Amino acid sequence: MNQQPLYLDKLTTDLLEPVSLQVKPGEIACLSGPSGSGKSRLLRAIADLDPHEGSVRLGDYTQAKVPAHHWRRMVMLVPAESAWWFDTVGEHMYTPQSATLQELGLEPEVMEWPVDRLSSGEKQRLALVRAVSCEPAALLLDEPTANLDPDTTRLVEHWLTGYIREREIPAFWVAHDSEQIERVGDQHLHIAGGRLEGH
Ligand SMILES: Nc1ncnc2c1ncn2[C@@H]1O[C@H](COP(=O)(O)OP(=O)(O)OP(=O)(O)O)[C@@H](O)[C@H]1O
Repeated sequence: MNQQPLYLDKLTTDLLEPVSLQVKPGEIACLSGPSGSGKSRLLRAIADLDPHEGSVRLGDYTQAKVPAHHWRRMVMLVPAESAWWFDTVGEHMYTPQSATLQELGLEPEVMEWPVDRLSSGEKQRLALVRAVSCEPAALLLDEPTANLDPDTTRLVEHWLTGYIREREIPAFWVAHDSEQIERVGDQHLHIAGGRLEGH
């Protein structure tokens, strides 16, 4: 399932002119642009959560031909604000993730914690842990370090870049910080005036 490129072919949302590009396995495409320019909605279209035109493919799989719930598990969106629906953290995980927790600076007991005690930074890291517990074949990361202090930001950057490159999965990473884009991005795409341009 891994090692497959993600292709956008004339993908069009109501905010963006058609976008055609490829993100290779193990590659991170950073996406920047002003607030409200449509970054999150582009990710939601790729995840088949928002209406769009054009096509999205992951290797030989075409979004339009894959049931939406399967597609969203393969092409996993991690939104900036994560939603939690069970009482405890551990109930949301598909596979045990103790090594990942440690690498992200979280103690194993966090699995027993009620969701409503989590800080925003804990929630953000645990949303990443939950996403990888599904073993996705592509990641769509919407400002994955927005709620984190500088040290934890570096920790998450290190872990995420390692995960994406080792597993050889394509990833989009929405970021506002040009230094972060420099550190983690293999390509940099910027939205301006309704167009997505390479930088
Ligand atoms: N379901 C929706 N229907 C119509 N418009 C929407 C919907 N969701 C968001 N919008 C609008 O679409 C525009 C783009 O939103 P989006 O969340 O993609 O911006 P963004 O580039 O990710 O911004 P930010 O950097 O602030 O997160 C905004 O003006 C927003 O109000």
